[in-house]
Amino acid sequence: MPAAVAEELSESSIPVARPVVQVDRLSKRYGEFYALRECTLAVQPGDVFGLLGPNGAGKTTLIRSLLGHLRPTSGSATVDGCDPQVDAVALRRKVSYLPGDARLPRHLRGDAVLSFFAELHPEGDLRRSREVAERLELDLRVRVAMMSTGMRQKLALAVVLGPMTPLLILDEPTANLDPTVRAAVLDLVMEAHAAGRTVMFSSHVLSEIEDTCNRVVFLRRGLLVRELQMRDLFQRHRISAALSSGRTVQSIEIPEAFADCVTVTSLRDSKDSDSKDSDSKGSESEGSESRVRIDTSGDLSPMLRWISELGLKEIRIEPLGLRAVYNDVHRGTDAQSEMPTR
Ligand SMILES: Nc1ncnc2c1ncn2[C@@H]1O[C@H](COP(=O)(O)OP(=O)(O)OP(=O)(O)O)[C@@H](O)[C@H]1O
Repeated sequence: MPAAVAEELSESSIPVARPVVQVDRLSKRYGEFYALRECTLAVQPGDVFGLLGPNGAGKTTLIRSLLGHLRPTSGSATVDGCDPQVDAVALRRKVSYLPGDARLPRHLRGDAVLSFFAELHPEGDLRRSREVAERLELDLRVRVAMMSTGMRQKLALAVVLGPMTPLLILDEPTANLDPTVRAAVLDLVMEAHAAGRTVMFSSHVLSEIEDTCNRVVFLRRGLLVRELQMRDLFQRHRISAALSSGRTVQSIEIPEAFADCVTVTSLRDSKDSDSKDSDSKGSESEGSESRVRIDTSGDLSPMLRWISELGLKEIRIEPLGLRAVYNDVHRGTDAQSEMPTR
């Protein structure tokens, strides 16, 4: 079939939604320093999209570039089809944004702050903002200057969660909140998702990202080093075990069928395996017990027979959560680390 016909067919028969956020090779440089380098990503309608990365990784730089608050050095970004550098006014109708360092007028009481921002935002909704404040158990009679850090964060959330914009961008929404309020904020995020809105948020709390996001990207030193669908993460497992006497890690053969989804690592000591792993098979030190770590991706069930025949004992199987991926990315040992984005 000629490519043009195939393209026309696919366009007419399978509706492809336009990404809400499209970022192409976006860079932001300060002098010689890249806060963001060649970042490419797409956020699809209805995504709850997580941004992860250590301090200074470039998360806020990315977010602020999407909002037109920063002018990128190169590359491009669109938000619901708008160029943030050109269509700043149109963009305000589409996005509600919680900055990481939200500044609120200190002389006003909570309720006056909500009224002020509800009037300011084209989609502002005072009733909804008050509802959010009530759910977060915030006393709106208190002046901002007299509020605790957590109270100010709740107020900022009530401001931002008022407008029913199609896109919600939250920079560390749960910072400074106690566990109960954190859970309430995540509920609000999931309600936004259920209402068909798209959410992008950054957090340092991995469990929050695991619980709410369907997709996550990892930034490190300005580079987007990893992109993950959460459903794939839930299909990743780590098996830690001791080898029966006479067995060695070198003797473990990975069957052809699992070659792309299994990695085997030799561990030197059973007690602190993660910090003492070696890079490859082998190198067990003399006198220590031979231990092995097997990381798998994809459905574990067809691999179980092979694993059962490896002569392993003291087997522990755990889901390979974001923590493990984060550690790998942070250490730069992740296979995809330091690769330019797509
Ligand atoms: N105006 C600026 N001039 C020079 N460097 C800057 C400027 N703004 C940010 N940076 C640098 O850019 C890098 C990325 O900063 P950014 O705020 O995007 O990180 P982040 O991932 O949001 O970090 P955090 O988790 O700490 O909030 C940091 O090294 C920061 O020091």
